[in-house]
Amino acid sequence: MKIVCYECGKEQKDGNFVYRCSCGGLLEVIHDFTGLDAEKLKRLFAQRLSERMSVYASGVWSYKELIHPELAESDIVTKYEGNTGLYRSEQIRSALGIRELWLKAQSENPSGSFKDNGMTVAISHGRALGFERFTCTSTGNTSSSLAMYAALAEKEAIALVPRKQISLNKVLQTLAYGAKVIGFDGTYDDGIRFYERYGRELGVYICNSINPFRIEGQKSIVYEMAQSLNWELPDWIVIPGGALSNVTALGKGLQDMLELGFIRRMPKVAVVQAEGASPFHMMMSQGKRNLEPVERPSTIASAMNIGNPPSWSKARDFLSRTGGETCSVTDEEIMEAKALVDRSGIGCEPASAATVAGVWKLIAEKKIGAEESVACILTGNLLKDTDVLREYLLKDGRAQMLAADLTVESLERLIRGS
Ligand SMILES: Cc1ncc(COP(=O)(O)O)c(C=O)c1O
Ligand SMILES: N[C@@H](CCOP(=O)(O)O)C(=O)O
Repeated sequence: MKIVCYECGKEQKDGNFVYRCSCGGLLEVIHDFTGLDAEKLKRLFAQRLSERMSVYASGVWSYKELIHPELAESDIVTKYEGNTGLYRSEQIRSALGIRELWLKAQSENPSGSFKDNGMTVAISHGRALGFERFTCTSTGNTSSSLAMYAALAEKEAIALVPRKQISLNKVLQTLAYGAKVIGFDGTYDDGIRFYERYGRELGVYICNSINPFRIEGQKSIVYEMAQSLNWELPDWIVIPGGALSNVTALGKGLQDMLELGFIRRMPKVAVVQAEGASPFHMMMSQGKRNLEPVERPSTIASAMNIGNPPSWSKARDFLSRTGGETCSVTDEEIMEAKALVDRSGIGCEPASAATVAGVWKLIAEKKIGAEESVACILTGNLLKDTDVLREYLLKDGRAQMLAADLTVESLERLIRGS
């Protein structure tokens, strides 16, 4: 395993942990898979699913050989993350008018979002390097996940969070796990810029997605999806895009599986952004090579309220190589799709629902064919953002709590709607 610069290829030393190369590029973990036997690995992964209470029962660490083969088992900090449900919903499938639809519920992770797949690896790696203080800047999911794993590892957690446009639930979750939460005026982009500059000086281990071990962990989402589907992936995988860590990990995971012979063809990937925070979609749809940051991003899907996504060049290269697509959806479209996902019983937070809204749009634009199969990655739990639910469901009168005396007559009246 090597750590190299994604842009210039220069190798970095693991012990001297930095997040960007001297050329400014992000780093990447490179594995040497030679000598690995795909069939043996598949059998090992299947067997590990039944190993309760071992670190390999985790939906991330069951793929340890492909994620961090060198890490000592005793350094692993796990909450048996991953192993999330892959669902079909006839309601959503028929509403979208697509042949086959799968929904991968990363919302079922222990802290309620896909971040746990990456965070277990980042915290374990940082602990192995001897760090005591773990930090991130966050719109709330990264910080909740960080705080949970740091508490498990009995380490200190510090989270920098924008004072505005984030969900209170996520801040409370982060505080409840015992993290120090520091609010600042600005967005996630300002927080990342700050940490890239001063993180080293502060002596903290940064758990944002500029950390390549977060990306390694998040690859397991697509390994798991492929394993659940007997190593036959759908035609399309649709994913929301904010910092673009998840699409980067998805692309890397797919590439690993193709290289190892686990899968025979590369599915197409579509990234969906919110209209008010869509610099990546703007770049890709205009055929540009460089990202122009959005100065003041704004969307109801606060998890994607990012104007300058760090992983944009990795995401660009993957989508360009594999014929992927991007689109943007409005906040109204996101909330309409969210109602559909919530009522299907699966439920998700607004950023995740952008995938379903995106499938709608991409079918209408004839980029996804109605005869194709699609999997949407639902990244966060419905309860992550009850501010939005209160506004959208209760204030807008889309749903209401009824009141009645506990008598058969009054209940019958309400049940029958008269
Ligand atoms: C729930 C949720 N969905 C989607 C995203 C966007 O993912 P990424 O930043 O990896 O593009 C985030 C935040 O990163 C998130 O918390
Ligand atoms: N939605 C994210 C923002 C992206 O963070 P990163 O950890 O992937 O850099 C959050 O939850 O903070």
